[in-house]
Amino acid sequence: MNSASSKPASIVIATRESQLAMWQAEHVQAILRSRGHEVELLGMTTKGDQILDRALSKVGGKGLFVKELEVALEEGRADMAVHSLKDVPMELPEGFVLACVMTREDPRDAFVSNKYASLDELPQGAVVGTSSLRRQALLQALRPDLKIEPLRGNVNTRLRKLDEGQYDAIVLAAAGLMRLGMADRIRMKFDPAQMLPAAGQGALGIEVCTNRQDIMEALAPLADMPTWLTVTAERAVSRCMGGSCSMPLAAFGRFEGNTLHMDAAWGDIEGQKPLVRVQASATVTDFATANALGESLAAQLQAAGAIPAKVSATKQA
Ligand SMILES: NCc1[nH]cc(CCC(=O)O)c1CC(=O)O
Repeated sequence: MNSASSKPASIVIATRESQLAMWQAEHVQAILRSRGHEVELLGMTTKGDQILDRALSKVGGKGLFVKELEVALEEGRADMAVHSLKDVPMELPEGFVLACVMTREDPRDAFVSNKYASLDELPQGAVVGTSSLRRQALLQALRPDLKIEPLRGNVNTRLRKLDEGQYDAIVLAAAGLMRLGMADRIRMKFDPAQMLPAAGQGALGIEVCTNRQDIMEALAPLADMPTWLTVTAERAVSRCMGGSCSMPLAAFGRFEGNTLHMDAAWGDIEGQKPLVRVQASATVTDFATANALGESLAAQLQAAGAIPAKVSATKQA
């Protein structure tokens, strides 16, 4: 696409058009511009954005938010796609690679309510909005009395539905609210030990075609290695479990020196069985040791009764 220069002339970033996705793409654009690159955005609508009436867990399929962006990369209409890592499938299609993981924003889940300051203050039987099976399972473990109601849409839509009075409280990723300048809506952040975050929550990932060495070089300075290793371990748990938005699954790691401490939790989709929770720590210094730790957590989950989904045998292009 570009001339002999190793520095791409102008970089095009493919992004979803939700306010959060645009913020994230503009964030990457600003950093690349400050490094001397010319950068434009290509806004796109994905299948995940169009399905607003059903829980994603009922739609099925993986990568509902990324497929259209990958097509743009493949066709050369864009050079990179900026994603919330949480929404990126564990196995990318042939020909695509995660070229960069950036510094993580707060990975915790946030409690948002106009009436109550914390989960503990919610009265018996209060209505909490979330369509995430993970949040539902973890909330139900903390407070079996709560009535969990579906809540889809982008961050603004969810807040509007809360403000309209349909829910006593809702649970959202703190990262999304903070990026959109709405940190003041957060009444409390959950202790990760109680509301274990999703693999990759709060981190941005940048996807490119495997043959774009030039773009990978431009992105190298944006990478945050401790975050990248942490989310590699988290995503390994999810990959080994065949995780998707149809599985209540959480995986969260934090470094202490070179030691990565990991927690994972699994619930059955009907919410009948008690949650399975496991922990492990290991010295993690590269992708291999990060993957190995995540894989061992998935094995521990399964030994404790968690049931993996069928992992697709072949990678589809
Ligand atoms: N599934 C939608 C989604 N994807 C990423 C975020 C938040 C930002 C992040 O985790 O980086 C959200 C919204 C939410 O879960 O509240």
